[in-house]
Amino acid sequence: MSEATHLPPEPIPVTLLTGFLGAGKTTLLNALLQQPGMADTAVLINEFGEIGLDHLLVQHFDDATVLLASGCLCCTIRGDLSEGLEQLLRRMDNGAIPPFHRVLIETTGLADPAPILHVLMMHPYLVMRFRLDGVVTVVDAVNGLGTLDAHPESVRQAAISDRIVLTKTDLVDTPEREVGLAALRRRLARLAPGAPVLNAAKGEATPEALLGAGLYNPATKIPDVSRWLADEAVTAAEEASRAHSLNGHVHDENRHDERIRAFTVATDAPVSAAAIDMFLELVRGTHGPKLLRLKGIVKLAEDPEHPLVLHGVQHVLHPPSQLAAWPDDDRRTRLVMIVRDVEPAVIRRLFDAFMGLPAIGQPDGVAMTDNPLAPATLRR
Ligand SMILES: Nc1nc2c(ncn2[C@@H]2O[C@H](COP(=O)(O)OP(=O)(O)OP(=O)(O)O)[C@@H](O)[C@H]2O)c(=O)[nH]1
Repeated sequence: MSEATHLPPEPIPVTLLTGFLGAGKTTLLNALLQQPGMADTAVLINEFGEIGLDHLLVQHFDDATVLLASGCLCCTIRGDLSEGLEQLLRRMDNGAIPPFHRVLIETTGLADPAPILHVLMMHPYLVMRFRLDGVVTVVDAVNGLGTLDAHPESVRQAAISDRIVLTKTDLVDTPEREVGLAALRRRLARLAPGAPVLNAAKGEATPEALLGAGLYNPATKIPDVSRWLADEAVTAAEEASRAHSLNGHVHDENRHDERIRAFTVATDAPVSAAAIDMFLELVRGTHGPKLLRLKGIVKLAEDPEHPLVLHGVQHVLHPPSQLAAWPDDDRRTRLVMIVRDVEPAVIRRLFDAFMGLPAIGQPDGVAMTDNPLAPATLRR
């Protein structure tokens, strides 16, 4: 055997793609994976929700894609992430997938990146096979400033970044939004002074600009980042000792905001475009900024073979797109919603009413929309 075969393999660079709910992470991931030179990339997607949809919306979904479908915002990520990375290595080492030379990890929009970085920088075995190359944080030009004010996770996501990708600048079309964007840029410059801000709409978010940031170095970030990572080491050690004594997973009650809930509504029956439209308008009108994220796939009564994909991000409802075919065997309409301070049962009842699903004591959708006494927003 030659001497070279005894050398340990070069650690594989890992880029963390983070950013708040709906900022545009999956869109960026899809765009990156289509670039030449990105074919040998393995992907890990961390989804939150009872029924994930992201894996259906990622175009490059194959055996080199691992879904970390945790039912929890971020506290299970540590175990799931190391298992996901080990699974990829096993698949590669036993020839089930071709060798990959890069890993992209898409976090959930609510992820605190510190535990993820902790795994990538401190795991006793994984650090020999993987190296953290950098953190790319996606920031939405319309919602970004309000999100930084309201959600501490998004502050951490920005502060920890090596590169920032600014999305949705094409939607900055009013003087108010322009002022907001200028303030957002100033805020990002303070939070992540070393991170270049790349404009996705101008085609600046290329693999060359985003990947290969070099070894992750918390010392180049604002002082808070080193503290968060240090806190994380303590939490990890505590969790490990509790898990040992409990012989299993430990749910960290303190890590995420209990006011935030994710849930799914689903129906087998085809849904008319008008019903889905009115349901969305009503949910948006009633719950406004409390509706942090909505993602959906809809079986349209008018065109059931071509599912409609819906994206809502806070008060912005993006134009829906239609898929050429159903991405898998599940052909139900499914809406995943992430809300803050809203009782999911309230939205579930509304959905059932609009979709004509029977529920005791609930008016049905037709009765509500046809009724001249119903509120104007509900009437046809
Ligand atoms: N106009 C515009 N829309 C964008 C841009 N980037 C993303 N979007 C839209 O924003 C919506 C959300 O994008 P996603 O890529 O799903 O966002 P995400 O960050 O992966 O969402 P989560 O996984 O739920 O956190 C979709 O409708 C995208 O088409 C952009 O630069 N301009």
